[in-house]
This record gives sequence, structure tokens and C-alpha cells, in this order.
Amino acid sequence: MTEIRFVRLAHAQGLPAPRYETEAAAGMDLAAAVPEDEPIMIAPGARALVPTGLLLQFPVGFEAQVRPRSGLAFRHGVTVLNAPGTIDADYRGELKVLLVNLGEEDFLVSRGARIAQLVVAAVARAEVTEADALDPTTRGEGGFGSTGR
Ligand SMILES: O=c1ccn([C@H]2C[C@H](O)[C@@H](COP(=O)(O)OP(=O)(O)OP(=O)(O)O)O2)c(=O)[nH]1
Repeated sequence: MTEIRFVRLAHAQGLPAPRYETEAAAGMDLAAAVPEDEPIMIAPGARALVPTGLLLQFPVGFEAQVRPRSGLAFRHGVTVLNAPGTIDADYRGELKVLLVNLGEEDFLVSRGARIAQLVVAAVARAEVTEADALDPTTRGEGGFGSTGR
């Protein structure tokens, strides 16, 4: 199994560590590391960068994706603006979650609220080469609903 190491910054002390909630869950919930007395208010249409107080390390060849939680999206219209957020294997900064409120009411992010989930995934890296032409295919330039017409 891939090891994902994390460091908890001072403002995340006391919050639950990222972990899989069920045996085969794909994502680990991320908790908001905002001060108890300073929740973040996200007005309708507004966005906020929410700290998690976590530094992550995982092997090269993997990424971590920050994805929305469906319950928050369904109940409040709150989602991850840049979903899936990409956490690079060489990033050593704090993991942050960019939330947007697409709902019609203010949304309050309290300390410890589970705001998003983290999915670790293998990534392929490609060697990029420039060419004069590409190999022909049956599809050719067809796209955007071209099949079945
Ligand atoms: O939701 C996110 C997305 C990114 N990051 C961190 C980890 C990632 O490795 C780094 C850079 O992200 P990205 O490549 O998406 O940002 P960019 O806008 O292209 O900035 P940069 O020039 O720093 O790559 O920011 C987060 O903490 N949360």
C-alpha cells in the first residue's frame, strides 16, 4: 500500500487525522483547521481558501486530489471550486481547500468541519515531443458528439 505521511501543524492539533472511514472508501475526509472562535463565512457566490493544517508527503508517481463531498454539495451547494484540486508529490506547503458556495444561503465553515475529501491516485507522466503530424485514426477530428449521427 502507498504510504502517505502527514505533519500536523499547530492549528490542526486536536483535529481528526485524515483516514478512510470505511474499509474500501476511496477518499479521506479533510477537516477545516480554522480557529474555534473564527469560523469562515462563505456568502452565496463567494469562495474561500480553507486551511487543513496538514503537510503531506507521498511517493513520486502519485498525486492527491481534493474532491467535493457530495453531502455538502447536495445540502448546501458548497463544492470544491478547482475540483479535483491537484496536490503534487513535491509540494511541501499546507494543504488548503478552495470552497465555493453555489447555494443561496451563507455557509459557515467551523473548526473540524469535514469540507472535502482526499483521493490518492497514480499519475502517468509523459515524455513530450513535437511533431509535424499525428498518426491517422478512424475517429480523426470527430468529437463533441460526432458519433451516432
Ligand atoms: O486545492 C488545492 C490545489 C493545490 N494546492 C497546493 C498543492 C499543489 O501542489 C500546489 C499547486 O497547485 P496547482 O498546480 O493547482 O496551482 P497553480 O495555480 O498551477 O500554482 P503553481 O504555479 O504553484 O503550480 O498548491 C492545494 O493545497 N490545494
